[in-house]
Amino acid sequence: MRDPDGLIARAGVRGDPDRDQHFLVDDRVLDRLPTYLTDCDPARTTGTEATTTPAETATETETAPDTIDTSHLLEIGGGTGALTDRLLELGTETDRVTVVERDSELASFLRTEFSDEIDAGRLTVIEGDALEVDLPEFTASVSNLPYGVSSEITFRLLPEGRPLVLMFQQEFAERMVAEPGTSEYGRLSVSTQHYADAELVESIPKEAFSPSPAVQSAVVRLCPREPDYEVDDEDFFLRFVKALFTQRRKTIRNAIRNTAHISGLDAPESVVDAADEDLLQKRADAMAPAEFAALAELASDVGAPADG
Ligand SMILES: C[S@@+](CC[C@H](N)C(=O)[O-])C[C@H]1O[C@@H](n2cnc3c(N)ncnc32)[C@H](O)[C@@H]1O
Repeated sequence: MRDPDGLIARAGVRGDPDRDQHFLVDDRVLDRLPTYLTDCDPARTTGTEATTTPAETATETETAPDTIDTSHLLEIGGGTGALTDRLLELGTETDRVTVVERDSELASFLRTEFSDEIDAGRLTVIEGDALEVDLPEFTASVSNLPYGVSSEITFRLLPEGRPLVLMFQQEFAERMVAEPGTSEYGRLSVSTQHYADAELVESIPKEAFSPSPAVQSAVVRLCPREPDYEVDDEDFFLRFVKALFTQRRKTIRNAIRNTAHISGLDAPESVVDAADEDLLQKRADAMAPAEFAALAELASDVGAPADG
């Protein structure tokens, strides 16, 4: 196993906080991160490209894998490679890792440091912005994300339906996993939990990083699954939730009326007329995801939402 301080020394860099560079230097944290993947239920994590036919579904329970598929791990923000090294160790000889790194100096170091693994076809280094490059078809991701774009990256990964273990700023992590009725609960909680069961598995002190970030960090495990409600138009559902949370102190009745410019509803008054009075008196932060979904379905039917 490569020593994280040794990697930083060989790379000859100091992490630049202005470029979201906080390298993990605590071996115990690095060792634990990949292990969090294993608690996702493999039978529920088939990914978006799964092509199960109805006939195959009948035998799904017999063929469901009993371990998480680590055959192609994705890491966003490779840095000096301390986590990359752990991910390579996790897999078998035939398993692969792809790492995306925007900083050209760091990408170049990764290509030199891991040249044996690259030659063996076990590691691919993609130099570029994780928000722009084409991502491979990965089976799971473990990443210590660049905090400045952690939200955008997460919502690029979540729709892929793969298990994710991701590091965030503590406060952001708490909002992702929050339950209705708490002050942390909001648009981020509903959008995250639309795609996955989200659990904050560990808080990480600043000292685990070099240089230390300004605030504490936290690891979130995201196990993909279908939500326990149905929405016909996912884009509208997410836009509607976003709109209603811009008025989280108002009743849902007023929030529907006041945010049509965000939700795209042509006829917000028709939605108010058709919705259940109990729901209309609630505030967004008391609404469970399934209640948002039911309201979004109703709004789709009677409120004439515009596309996009
Ligand atoms: C928090 S550091 C993690 C580094 C390493 N994985 C570790 O744990 O020590 C985030 C890394 O993401 C890189 N980065 C920042 N913005 C990025 C982006 N938009 N796309 C890809 N990588 C990015 C930074 O250069 C940095 O190496």
